[in-house]
Amino acid sequence: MTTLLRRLVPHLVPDDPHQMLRMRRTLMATGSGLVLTTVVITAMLAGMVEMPVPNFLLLYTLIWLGNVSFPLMISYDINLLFKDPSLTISQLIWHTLTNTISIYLVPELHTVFLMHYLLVVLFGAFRMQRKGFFIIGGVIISCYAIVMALLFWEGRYPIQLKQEILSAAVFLFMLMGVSIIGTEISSLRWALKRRNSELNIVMKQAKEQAITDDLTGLFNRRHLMDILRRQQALTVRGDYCFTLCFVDLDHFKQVNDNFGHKAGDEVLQTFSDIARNAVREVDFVARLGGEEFVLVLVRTDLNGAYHVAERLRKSMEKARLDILGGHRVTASIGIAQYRKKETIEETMHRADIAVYAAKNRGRNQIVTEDDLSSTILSSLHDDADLYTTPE
Ligand SMILES: Nc1nc2c(ncn2[C@@H]2O[C@H](COP(=O)(O)OP(=O)(O)OP(=O)(O)O)[C@@H](O)[C@H]2O)c(=O)[nH]1
Repeated sequence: MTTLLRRLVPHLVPDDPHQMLRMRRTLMATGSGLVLTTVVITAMLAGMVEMPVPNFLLLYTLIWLGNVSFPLMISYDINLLFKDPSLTISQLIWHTLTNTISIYLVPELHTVFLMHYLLVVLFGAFRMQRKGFFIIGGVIISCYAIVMALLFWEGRYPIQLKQEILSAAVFLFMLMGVSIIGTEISSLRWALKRRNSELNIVMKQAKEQAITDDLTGLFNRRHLMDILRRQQALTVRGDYCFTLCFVDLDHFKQVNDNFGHKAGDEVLQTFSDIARNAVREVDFVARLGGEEFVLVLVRTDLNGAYHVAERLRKSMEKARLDILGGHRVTASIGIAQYRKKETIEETMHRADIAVYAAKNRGRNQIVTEDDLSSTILSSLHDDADLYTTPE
């Protein structure tokens, strides 16, 4: 139906799926209004309507101005200004009134129009709750009673009381039945909607948990590898670069030994906050495990990365940690830039060697891959005790 609508009235079809749904329902109601009008016009042509033609035309022009105002309001998003953007109650009352007018114009067909009232109520199942069904049921019964009283008063329709009471009772019974079914459908819809939003929240949480480290909230190792693969693809495709900063906190074992594991955890969290603040929004910070972290700096070369790393190193050096009685924890950092055609593991390995060198040179410092002489590189290359831990 959506595709058909897009083809027939493209400017009327909203892009937002919620608005599209409201539009579809409203057009269904407008369609049933069209059937009603056709019945009344046919009756008019058959000489069953006593109203003069100009009055009839004026009346139906007004009715159709009302009928088309609902889809137009949705099309121009005016419905969003209301508490119920589906305009359910107002549409139901409007269609109840037009149906009542039809009874007034063609009383001989009032049983047909009574059925149409039921359709109106069923339309409410899309949105209404129990209270809404009471309201609309009350409006329908009042409208029907008023129009029948009016017809009786004007003597335009020979009302046979017993027959009318019986058919009104049957109608009331059917109205109650339809309202109950409508309420059931409606509550099922609400329950489904609630379930869906709960499910969405849980799925979002699960997704987040799968990519983040519990203690620090940084990305975990698995997600880091996904990030790096995406960065690699971007670099291979064109004018793009990225650089890795491997960070290892210095003498972290002593923190745990002297102040306890809980204090160690707090230091890791403090470092994570500092690292998050040291990088731009487009960059990534991940925890490899233990006290090892990785910064992925996008569109950044070795020089740029050095500045970020220095900012991070200084911030950590300055941070006085209350939990350690004001003691400081410093960081050693190794930097390597991704080179086209190499594997991610090769870049990580060079960054790893650079951290190792930073540790060897006395800690609390930064070593880039350019600082490493080829001899150091080759001698360290085979060293088994490197900082990356296998997955
Ligand atoms: N509190 C805490 N400690 C951790 C966690 N993960 C790893 N560690 C500890 O981190 C310490 C790492 O120690 P080492 O690898 O010897 O390194 P270091 O003491 O930092 O020494 P250098 O790296 O050489 O400066 C170990 O004591 C681990 O138990 C964690 O999640 N929380």
